[in-house]
Amino acid sequence: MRLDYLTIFPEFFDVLGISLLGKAVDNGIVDIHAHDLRTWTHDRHRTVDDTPCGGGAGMVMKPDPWGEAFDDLLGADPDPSVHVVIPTPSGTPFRQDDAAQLSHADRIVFCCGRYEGIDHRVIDYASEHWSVHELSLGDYVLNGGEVAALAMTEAIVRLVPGVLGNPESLSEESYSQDQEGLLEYPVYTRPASWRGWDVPEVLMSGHHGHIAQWRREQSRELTRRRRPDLLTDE
Ligand SMILES: CC(C)N1CCN(Cc2ccc(Cn3ccc4ccc(-c5n[nH]c(N)c5C#N)cc43)cc2)CC1
Repeated sequence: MRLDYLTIFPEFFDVLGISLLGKAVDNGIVDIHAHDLRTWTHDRHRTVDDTPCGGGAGMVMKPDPWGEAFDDLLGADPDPSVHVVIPTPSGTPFRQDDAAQLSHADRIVFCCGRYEGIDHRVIDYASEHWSVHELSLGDYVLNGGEVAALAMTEAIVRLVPGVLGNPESLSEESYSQDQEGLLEYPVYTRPASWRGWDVPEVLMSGHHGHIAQWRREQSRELTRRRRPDLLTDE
């Protein structure tokens, strides 16, 4: 899987060389390239923004640098197997299903906007050539697309075979199909008693059936309290 990031802050993506994703890069499972969008500017000030047509606050990102970056990175031939992800506050909510779908992609290009956003013709042009996904990380306002691209990257890449040391842990996570879409149960480790708090006895019983039942009950109760929207049978 090749991941490209178009951004005016490429240093945001230096962190991808750390931890799990770093190992995935070292193992050749993932190939990461961050690009400074100003590479594709030609004026003395390396300008990437301009005033919004129709007036309004703030600045809008000019289309030209994006178009020239697309030309260099992807060429002009349409290829629906290339996925262009555009983080945006107006995007479809990014969910685990999106991460699962994108984890099968061979190529993903993240377009990280700033200011008030990217000239919409960039999205129109990209949509004619590649598979475009306008996605929002959540219902809150960020200053740009980089943080969202990082979060989406981690959610996607951790699902790629060979990236996680223990793929079984994927099945017991919140939002995974195996967990019936419930929130995951509370977890504990040693010591059995810590500052007056004890590990639930059932987890020390060694009775796998009772432990599984307790975990199912904990997941349902937690989901009922925090995310009733995830419960389908109530
Ligand atoms: C009336 C007029 C003055 N309003 C001006 C603010 N507009 C909304 C607005 C707000 C902030 C930004 C900053 N920004 C630039 C690129 C960019 C990409 C992603 C995100 C982003 N924010 N939150 C998420 N979940 C995101 C994701 N994914 C934010 C981005 C861009 C746009 C709404 C209109």
